[in-house]
Amino acid sequence: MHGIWTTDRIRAAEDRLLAITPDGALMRKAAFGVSVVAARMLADHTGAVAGRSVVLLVGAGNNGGDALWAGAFLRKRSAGVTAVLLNPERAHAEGLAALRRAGGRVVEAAEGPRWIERADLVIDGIVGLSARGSLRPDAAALVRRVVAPVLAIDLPSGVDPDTGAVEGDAVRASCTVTFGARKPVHALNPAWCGDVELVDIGLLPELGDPDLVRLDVGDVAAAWPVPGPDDDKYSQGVVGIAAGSATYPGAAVLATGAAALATSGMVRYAGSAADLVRARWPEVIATGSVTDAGRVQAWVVGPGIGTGGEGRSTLETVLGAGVPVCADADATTLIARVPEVLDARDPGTPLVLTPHAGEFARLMGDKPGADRVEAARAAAKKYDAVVLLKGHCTVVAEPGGRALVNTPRGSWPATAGSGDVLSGLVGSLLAVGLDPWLAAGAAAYVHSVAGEIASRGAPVPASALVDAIPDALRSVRSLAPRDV
Ligand SMILES: NC(=O)C1=CN([C@@H]2O[C@H](COP(=O)(O)OP(=O)(O)OC[C@H]3O[C@@H](n4cnc5c(N)ncnc54)[C@H](O)[C@@H]3O)[C@@H](O)[C@H]2O)[C@@H](O)CC1
Ligand SMILES: Nc1ncnc2c1ncn2[C@@H]1O[C@H](COP(=O)(O)OP(=O)(O)O)[C@@H](O)[C@H]1O
Ligand SMILES: [K+]
Repeated sequence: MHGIWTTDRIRAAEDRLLAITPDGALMRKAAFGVSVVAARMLADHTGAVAGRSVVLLVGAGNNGGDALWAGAFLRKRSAGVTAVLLNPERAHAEGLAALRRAGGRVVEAAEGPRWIERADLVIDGIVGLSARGSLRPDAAALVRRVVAPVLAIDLPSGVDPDTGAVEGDAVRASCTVTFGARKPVHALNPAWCGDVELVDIGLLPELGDPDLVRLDVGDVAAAWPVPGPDDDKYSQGVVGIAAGSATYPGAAVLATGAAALATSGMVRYAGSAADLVRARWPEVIATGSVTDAGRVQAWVVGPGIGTGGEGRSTLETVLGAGVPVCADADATTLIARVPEVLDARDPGTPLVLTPHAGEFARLMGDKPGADRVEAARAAAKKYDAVVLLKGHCTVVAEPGGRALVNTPRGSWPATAGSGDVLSGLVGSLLAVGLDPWLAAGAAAYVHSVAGEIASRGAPVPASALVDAIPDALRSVRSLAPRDV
């Protein structure tokens, strides 16, 4: 698991570390890391470092100090370096002196555009951890002139460090170099950060438990069930899928297919699309209704069931079955509109809710807003459930506050029916008895790997995502650090 810490926590840890470190040492270490990545980017994009033109956008704080020191290190590799000072009186004094000693050029903002436009690489040292709000107009005007790749220091300026939200002008980086530990912005807004590189400045021992985590491939591989010699079709958990209706039979086929491919246990289907499901997935035991579906160890309920009386009674039956439930799509809408359906929930029954932003607004009375992690936590608390908030970055939170984020690999899964596939994956993992929070996180991970494999750079329908599940699992298992 990769830990992620909020800026308050990072700042407190940095203060402790600063107290036991010689003056300026941390910044030079951080800036040296920036210069190494900058040199690599220059070499990759232009074939050389010496003689290439680097522009530093330098703000008033230590982020600007990092940029100035990184510029000084790049001068030692014979790059041409120009610092554009947004606030000359408050520019980091030692950094400025170091850059000048190394032969760097220093200009004020008014002179900036002509250097920025001709740069081979722009380094964003406008603002870092202390960023508040989007870029101010003077900084935004300079950033608009950039054509070269941008290397952001700590985070792309103008993007909120703790939520990743972009609410106005901001830097869009090809690469971000951060220090000590990842901050929420790096997991929640990969599109604006670009590739994220972590430079170790010895902060880890000063940090306690992370505020947020990202599962890595090893976590997912270790969590995913693998049958052993003593297993049979029942021992790995039977998942029931209550999905589909006359209007939306496809949702049933997608969710059931995902479940059939996720684990090697058994899948039952209950609903009006039984014939269609059987035709596509002959191994699934399909019946017309949840009341005569037989025993399962977890239910998925909701995709395409509709929000009428029949859907409601299906949901209530499933919630009263005493096994973990993944409530998706129409089930989330029903829960929002008719909260009494939750009275049918057996006390202690684990519940996973998987809303997209619109369903979330129904459940909570408002859209998730800029802070999606807090939004998911609030919903988890309100419904005493694990909440998987879908979107480009999926957030999974549980009532106690534990939260993870799944950073996607591209946006191709933003296609109709893709959520039905995810619900089938979640259900299979609930049926094997996995911790619901981990089940939701691992399912989101494999869902995005399947999206990447299925699309290979082109749009694909959700059924192709289902077909890619075996390759996604093979890939996860082969990339895991040890054979799990
Ligand atoms: N504390 C340390 O020892 C270390 C700090 N480091 C760097 O220090 C940074 C934090 O430095 P600071 O706390 O001095 O603050 P910043 O450099 O993040 O910000 C300083 C100033 O930027 C301005 N600002 C705020 N929001 C803005 C916006 N939206 N648009 C334009 N300007 C804005 C404000 O005037 C603020 O005072 C980190 O991000 C990191 O880059 C690194 O050198 C590692 C070591
Ligand atoms: N921009 C995006 N990038 C990556 N994944 C996305 C994006 N938008 C949506 N997704 C994922 O695609 C799925 C869409 O689910 P959902 O909105 O329920 O669609 P549907 O109801 O059509 O099945 C979710 O897993 C979500 O996280
Ligand atoms: K920055």
